[in-house]
Amino acid sequence: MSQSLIHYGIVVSNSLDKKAFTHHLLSKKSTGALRVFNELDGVLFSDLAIAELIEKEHKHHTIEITTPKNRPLHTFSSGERRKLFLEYCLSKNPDYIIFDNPFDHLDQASRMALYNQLLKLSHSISILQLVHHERDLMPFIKKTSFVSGTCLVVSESDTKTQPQTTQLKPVLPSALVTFTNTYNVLVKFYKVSVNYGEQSIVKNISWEIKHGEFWQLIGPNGSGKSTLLALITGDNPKAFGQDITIFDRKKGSGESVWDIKKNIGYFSTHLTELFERNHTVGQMVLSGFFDSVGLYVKPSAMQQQKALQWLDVIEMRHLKDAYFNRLSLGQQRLVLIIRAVIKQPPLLILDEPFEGLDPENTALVSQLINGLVEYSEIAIIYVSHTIENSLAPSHIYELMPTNDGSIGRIKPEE
Ligand SMILES: Nc1ncnc2c1ncn2[C@@H]1O[C@H](COP(=O)(O)OP(=O)(O)OP(=O)(O)O)[C@@H](O)[C@H]1O
Repeated sequence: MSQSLIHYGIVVSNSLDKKAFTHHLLSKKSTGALRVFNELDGVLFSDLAIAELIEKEHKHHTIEITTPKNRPLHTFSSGERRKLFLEYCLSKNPDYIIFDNPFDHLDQASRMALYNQLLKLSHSISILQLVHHERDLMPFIKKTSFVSGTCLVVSESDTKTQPQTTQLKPVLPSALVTFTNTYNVLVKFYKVSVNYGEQSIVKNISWEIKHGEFWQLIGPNGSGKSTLLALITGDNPKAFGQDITIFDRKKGSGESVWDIKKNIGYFSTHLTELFERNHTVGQMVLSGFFDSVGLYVKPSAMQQQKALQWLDVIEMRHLKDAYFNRLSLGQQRLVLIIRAVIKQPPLLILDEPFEGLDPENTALVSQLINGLVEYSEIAIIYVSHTIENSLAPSHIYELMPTNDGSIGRIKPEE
C-alpha cells in the first residue's frame, strides 16, 4: 500500500442510516473530511455484512468463507462468525476496513483479543471505526468526527442537540387471549445434552423456568446459549429424544413447532437484518399475533386496536403508517419488542436486545423491559454478554465451557 495509514473514528447515533452511510463511503462518494477514503479500497466489517454473506451462502448453496470443516457460516455462533468474518475481510487485502461496532456480540475475552488484534492491524491497514460512544474508540484513532441525525456528512464537533429522554407509559395493555398461568411447566430441561458429531456442545443441562421469572442467560461465545434457545423454540431437532418439557408437553409428544411458537414472543437482532419489504410500523407490530416477521394476513379490528395501544406504550402511535425500514435502529428495536409481546405470551425471549444501541435507546429499551417485568406476568429469558445495570434479572443461568461441552448452573447471588 502506497498511502500512509489513516485511522478515523466516527461517533454515530441510531438515527443514522448506516447502510447508506457505509455504502456512500465504500463507493468513494464521500465529501469533506472523509474524502481521503475516496482514493482507497475498503471493506465493511459489520453485522449487516455478515448477514449478507450468510444470505448469499444460503441462496446459492455455496461456502463463501473458509471455515473449520467447511461448515457454512450460519452454523457458527455470533462470536465465532465475527472472528471468521474478520479473517475473510483481511484476505481481501483492502486499503482500509470500516469496523462498525466491532465489539458487539463478543464476550469479555474475545473483546480483549480483538482489541489487541486491532492494535496490531493499525500498523498495516487504515481503520475507520464507527461507534455509539466516543469512549469505545481505539487509542490509535486521533481524528474523530460526529454524524448527527440522518445526515451523511461528518462534522468535527458533536452538534447533536441534547436528546430528550422519552418516558414510556408504565401501564401495559391487557391481553386479547390469556395464556399466562395456563401451564404448570413453562420450560423444563433435565440432563439435556447436544452434540454435533464428535463435538459435545452442552452437557447435562437441567433448568426450569417458571411463570413471571426474569432470567438472564450468560456464557462466553460458542458456549451454547443460542443452542438452548433453539431447543426451547423448537428450531433445533436435537431436542427430540431428550427430557424436555415445554408448555406442559413433553418433547416428541406430537406437538408442532407452531404449537410452541404461539406461546413465545421472540426478539433477536437477526430478525430483520435483511428485511426489505415496505411494511408499516403498524403492520410490523401486528405481525406478532401471527408469529411472522411482517404482516401477511388480515388482522381483526380488536388486534388493530391492541397494536395502537402498544404503540402508545412506546410513544410511537403517530408513526403507525411510517415504513418500518425508515425508522432508526432504536425505534425499530422498540417496535420489534412490542411485536414480540403483543400476544402477551407466557414466555418472552430477548436475544441481545441492547446490541448496537446508542445510550438513549439503551435507556428506552431497558425502560420497556422493566415495564414488562413489573406489569406483566410474562417470563423473560434475556441473553447478553454484558451486565446491563438498569435491569435486575431475578435469576442468572450460566453456561461454562469444559472440554466435554458446556455445563450449566444457576449463578449464585454475589
Ligand atoms: N450445525 C452445527 N454443526 C457444528 N457445530 C455447530 C452447529 N451449530 C452450532 N454449532 C456449534 O455449537 C457451539 C454453540 O453455538 P451457540 O450459537 O449456541 O453459542 P452461543 O453461546 O450462542 O455463542 P455466541 O455468544 O457467540 O452467540 C458453537 O461452537 C457452534 O460452532
